[in-house]
Amino acid sequence: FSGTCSPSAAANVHQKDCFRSRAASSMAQMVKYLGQEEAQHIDEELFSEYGFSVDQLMELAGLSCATAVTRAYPLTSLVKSRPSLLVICGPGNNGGDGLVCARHLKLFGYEPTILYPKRPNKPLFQGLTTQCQKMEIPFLTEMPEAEVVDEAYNLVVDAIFGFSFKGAVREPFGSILDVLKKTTVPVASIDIPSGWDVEQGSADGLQPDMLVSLTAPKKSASMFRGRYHFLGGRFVPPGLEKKYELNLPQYPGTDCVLQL
Ligand SMILES: NC(=O)C1=CN([C@@H]2O[C@H](COP(=O)(O)OP(=O)(O)OC[C@H]3O[C@@H](n4cnc5c(N)ncnc54)[C@H](OP(=O)(O)O)[C@@H]3O)[C@@H](O)[C@H]2O)[C@@H](O)CC1
Ligand SMILES: [K+]
Repeated sequence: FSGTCSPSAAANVHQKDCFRSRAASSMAQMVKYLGQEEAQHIDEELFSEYGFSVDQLMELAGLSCATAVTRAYPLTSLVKSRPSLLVICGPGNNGGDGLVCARHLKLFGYEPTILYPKRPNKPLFQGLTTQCQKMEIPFLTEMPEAEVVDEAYNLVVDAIFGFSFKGAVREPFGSILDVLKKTTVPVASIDIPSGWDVEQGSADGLQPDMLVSLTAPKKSASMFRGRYHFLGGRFVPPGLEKKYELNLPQYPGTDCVLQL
């Protein structure tokens, strides 16, 4: 990969992004890092008080994640001959974001493959799965070995757990995360690096190369050591931002992501 800030192809565009991200970094210091309960309250309020539906926000969240992938890992930077990606989806809304993200990545010219081992019996997730199948995105039936992942894919998108994760990881996700910790291919985590405590992080857990924080970073994001931290989910109404004192930085122009 050529990093976003390296003097590589398309250097002008990337350099502009770099300066912008430095400016954003100083602004980002003021962004509020949310605790688990606070993140859940904001989520509930978006639906109950502000009248959003889950699929609306999931679409915007997943689109943000796909856009962030294109910024950090543009098609021209991929080292394998095919622009292959593995998207691993968990049993909750984080997994739904992953399905949306995969669909947009396919539209952006990548070749995603999905692993979705625990599928909720709800129309929302069934619809998102059908949409991916109709887009000819292949679904795996089991997690490949670490060497196979490294061989076959340029990037793994981690959409296993988000801000509702709690306690010790249950199967089949424990084994999947064990494989992911052995891979060398970069991992891009949606909202939380999966398996991390939402507030405390995890010293011996997954170490993703990219994190896309949705709405606002969660407290564990201060432990993120990867190269790319993006803010996404540009859907927060000003009244809600004010109430929770989120201090969100201004997204550039019409962009749906901002590099922190
Ligand atoms: N406002 C926003 O920013 C928006 C956020 N959005 C997204 O939603 C995400 C939050 O989604 P969420 O609340 O559905 O929960 P999530 O984290 O996916 O996981 C819950 C699932 O995991 C399971 N599970 C839990 N612990 C476990 C364990 N130890 N081991 C194994 N399993 C465990 C749990 O199972 P259960 O406990 O119910 O059996 C349940 O099935 C958020 O991070 C963001 O990505 C957008 O879509 C829309 C707007
Ligand atoms: K995740």
